[in-house]
Amino acid sequence: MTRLSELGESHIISRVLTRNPESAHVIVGPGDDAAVTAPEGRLVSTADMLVENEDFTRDWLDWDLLGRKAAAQNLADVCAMGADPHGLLVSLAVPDDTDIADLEALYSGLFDEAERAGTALECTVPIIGGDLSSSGLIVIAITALGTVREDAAFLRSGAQPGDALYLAGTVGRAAAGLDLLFAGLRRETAGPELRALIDTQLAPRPDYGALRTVGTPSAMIDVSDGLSLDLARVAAASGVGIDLDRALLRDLIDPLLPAAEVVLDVRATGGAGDADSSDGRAATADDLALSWVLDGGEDHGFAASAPSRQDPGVGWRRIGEIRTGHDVSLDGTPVPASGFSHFGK
Ligand SMILES: Nc1ncnc2c1ncn2[C@@H]1O[C@H](COP(=O)(O)OP(=O)(O)O)[C@@H](O)[C@H]1O
Ligand SMILES: Cc1ncc(C[n+]2csc(CCOP(=O)(O)OP(=O)(O)O)c2C)c(N)n1
Ligand SMILES: [Mg+2]
Repeated sequence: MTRLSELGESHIISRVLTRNPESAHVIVGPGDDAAVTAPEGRLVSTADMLVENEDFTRDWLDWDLLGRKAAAQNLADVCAMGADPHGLLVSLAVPDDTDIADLEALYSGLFDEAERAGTALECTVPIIGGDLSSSGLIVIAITALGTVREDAAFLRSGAQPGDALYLAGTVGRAAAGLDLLFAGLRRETAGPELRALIDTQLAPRPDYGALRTVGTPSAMIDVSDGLSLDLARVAAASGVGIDLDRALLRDLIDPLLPAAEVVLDVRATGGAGDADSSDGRAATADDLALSWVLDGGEDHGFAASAPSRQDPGVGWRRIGEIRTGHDVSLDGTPVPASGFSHFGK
C-alpha cells in the first residue's frame, strides 16, 4: 500500500490520468492553469457532487463503483439536455492516508462510465482538468460539459397536455438497493437478484443511447430525486399536470417485490432498515416497491414527454400522460412530491 501522503500531487495526478483518452477537441488538457477545448455548438454545463455519509458511506465504499456513479450522475444531466458530453472536470477531496490504488480504481470507474457514454453517443469524453485536496471526508465533485446544436436542447418546460410520458432505463432499483444496504445486506453476500439492485445504487447505468432514439421530446428530465419530485419539476416548468398509470408501472414494481419482502422482514425483526427511507409507513411489499418506484431516483432513468402519435423509439416505455393541471397523480390520485432532498424538505 502506498498512501497519498507519500506521493507528490503531480505524481498522483499523472498516475490516475494514464487512461485519459486522446480527444481531437482538447487543445490543452490537464497540466496548465486551465483547459482549452474547441466546442462545436452551444455549451451545456452541469455540476454534481458525491459526499461521504450524504450519498454513500465508508461502510459500503467501493472506489471503482464510486467513480462510475460520480461520472454517471453528471453525464446523465448533460445527456438529458440532449447534449453530447464534451469533457469532465473532476475535483476530489480524500483523506491523505488513502491508498493510491484506491484512487486509481476511482479513476478507472470514471473512465469506464465516460467510455460507456461515449460509445452510446459516438463521442470521446476526456477528463480535461480538476482539483485535488485532502479532507477527512471523501468528496467528489464533477463538472460535466457538453455541446448541443442551436435550439436543440431538451428542456423541462415544453410538455403539452395530450402528450404521452415515457421512461428510458428504470426508477426504484437504486432506492431498493439503498434500503437493502441500510438493512445490512452487502453486494458480496447478496444473491444475484438483490445484488443487481445494490449495484444500481452503487453504480447506476443510465441508458445514454436512448437519448439518440427519442426523436424530438417536448420535455425531458434526468430522474435523480424520484419520479414524484422530478415530474413535479416538469409539471411546474411546463405548466401542466402529469398522470402516471399504475398498470404501466407494473413492470418496474414487480421485480422489486422480493427486495421489499427482505427489507420489511429486517425491519420487523428490529434490524437496521429504514435509516433513510422516504416510505416511512409502507406496510406491504407492494406499498414499499411502489414507493421506491415513485420516490427513488438514483437509477438516473430519463423521463420524457412527446406527442402520443410519435413513435417512442427503442429503450422507451410509456408510463403515463401529460394533462391539464399542475400536479402529479397516479391513476388520478395526487402523488405527494416526496422524492429525495438533501435538506429534508
Ligand atoms: N450551489 C448552486 N449554485 C448555483 N446553482 C445551483 C447550485 N446548486 C444547484 N444549482 C442549480 O439548480 C438547478 C437544480 O439543481 P439540482 O436539483 O441539483 O438539479 P439536478 O437534479 O438536475 O442535478 C440546476 O440548474 C443547478 O445548476
Ligand atoms: C448514505 C446515503 N444516504 C442517502 C442516499 C440517498 N440519496 C442521496 S442523493 C440522492 C438523490 C440524488 O442526488 P442529488 O445530489 O439530489 O442529485 P441531483 O438531483 O443534484 O442530480 C439520494 C436518493 C444515499 N445514496 N446514500
Ligand atoms: Mg444537482
